[in-house]
Amino acid sequence: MCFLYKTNDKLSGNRSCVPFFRSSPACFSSNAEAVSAGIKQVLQRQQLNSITSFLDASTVYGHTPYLQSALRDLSSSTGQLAVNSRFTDQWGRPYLPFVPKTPSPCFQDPDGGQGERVECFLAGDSRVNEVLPLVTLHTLWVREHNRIAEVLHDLNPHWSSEIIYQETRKIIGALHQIITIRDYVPKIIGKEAFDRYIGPYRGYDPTTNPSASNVFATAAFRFGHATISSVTRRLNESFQEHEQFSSLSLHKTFFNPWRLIKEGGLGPVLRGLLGTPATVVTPENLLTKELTERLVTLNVPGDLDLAALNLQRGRDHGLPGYNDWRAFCGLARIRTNDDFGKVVKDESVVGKIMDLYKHSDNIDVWLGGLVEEPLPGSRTGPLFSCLIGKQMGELRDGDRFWWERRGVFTQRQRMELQIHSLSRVICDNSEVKDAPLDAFRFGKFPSGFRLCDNIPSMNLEAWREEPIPALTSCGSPGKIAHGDFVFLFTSEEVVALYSCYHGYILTGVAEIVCTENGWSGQPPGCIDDDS
Ligand code: HEM
Repeated sequence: MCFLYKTNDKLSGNRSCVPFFRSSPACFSSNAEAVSAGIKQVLQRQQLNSITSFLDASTVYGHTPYLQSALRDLSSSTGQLAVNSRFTDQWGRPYLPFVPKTPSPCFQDPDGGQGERVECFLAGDSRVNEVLPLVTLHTLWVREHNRIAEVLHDLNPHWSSEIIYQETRKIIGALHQIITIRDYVPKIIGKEAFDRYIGPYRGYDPTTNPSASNVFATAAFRFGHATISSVTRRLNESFQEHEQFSSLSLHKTFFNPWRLIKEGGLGPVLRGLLGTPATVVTPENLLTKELTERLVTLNVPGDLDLAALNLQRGRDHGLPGYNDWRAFCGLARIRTNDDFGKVVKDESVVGKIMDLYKHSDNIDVWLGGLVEEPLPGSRTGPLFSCLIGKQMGELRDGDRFWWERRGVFTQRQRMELQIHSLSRVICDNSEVKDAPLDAFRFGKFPSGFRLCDNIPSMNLEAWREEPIPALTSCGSPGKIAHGDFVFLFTSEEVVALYSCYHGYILTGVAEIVCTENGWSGQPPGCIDDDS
């Protein structure tokens, strides 16, 4: 489908309109009344969450069994994630693996010869290649997984590869939760909104719906598009412009994974992120032209306009307007220019929007929310603070595996996890030697930075497991091809529970028990699903 909009911009490729793919509707969308009345037909077009909404690091591990397997190094005995088999950085640190289907659509180095292709990277989230800083962060987390997995293996030599993978994944998931809720969200919505909508953790609430709401994904959290700088800075060890790899206009970093491999690795980009203050946003100047005139996605040829996509997506999803969402959050409806002027501190923008939409009820929620004056100490106005705050609270309270929930980690492990930070992850997995204590708070180099040696780190000793006495007599259960085991403990016995990797079926008995005479049976086998 193509949508038309009035524009002063020249559309690339002599196009008269911008292509737009509608979001898939959910089957049997209907409202609650219709369901209780037994009416099954589609009464309202609704969308599904197509990937998990939980803050569970599925961006690292994938959200399907197939992708999860593809991202693992299944031959590793230490629970490692797969890494690139062709390239490492100059210190031998790994990069993400390439996508299996090649040649892939990512852009290539114009000066590179044939045979030097750098394909799109494969990660737990399909958007990984969109911009260079995103590829950089994905790479960091795969390295962090592999680093932690090695330490856990050393601490617990009796653990199978599967146990190490799952335990490490649990730690990485917890770090994503901590970094998001403790370090990022309060700076986005401000302390007051954080206390009001999120507050201290009170335990798992099974009545909370933890899916991502339509308005959050389609409007409120897209506030982030106004935080993107037109330039991706690349800095040297003194946090000055890099002599060899200069800063890049944003559009030059879209789907260009080769730049990471051939242009200095993670360091210059990470230093650019740490050493540059966030973009100033004003109602007059919301999104950089790099996003409204030069945006590239792989499924549509030509340049796109992210602001237009966001507005059209809101209409595609049938989102109620700005005023309805203000009412939802208990905020006054906007009726006049004066009302609007109380929340948007730019008269000319107020006038333009009111002229364009003719009636305040027509204002698109993404635009209305974005132009509101930010609350003190935040990056969002009252409406987006409310919508983001409520959503983040629900993601936390409706998560059975939230890191703070009793029984998920031991108390000592929880204490250790809290010591860790994004800055520590950067220090442990890249050549960056200095970082601010809080990676989300801008500090000028060198005064606002610390040497990595002085940035606290969690102690993984908290994950050391005392040797299991029963296992001394039984020894380790046998390894199997295409599968692995985990231990189950009851008060009386130790059980090795086997399972097969995705695409394989188990033959034989899944559980063997450690008895006085050794393991109760032979481990099972795993045969190819297709055979
Ligand atoms: C250079 C950086 C970025 C680029 C190029 C980018 C690009 C895009 C594109 C092309 C879409 C799909 C638009 C559509 O067809 O509806 C999208 C969706 C979205 N973006 Fe961004 N984005 C960037 C950064 C961010 C940031 C920093 C945030 C939030 C902090 C964010 C939040 C979102 C959200 C919530 C969606 C909707 C996801 C969904 O429901 O599927 N984006 N972005």
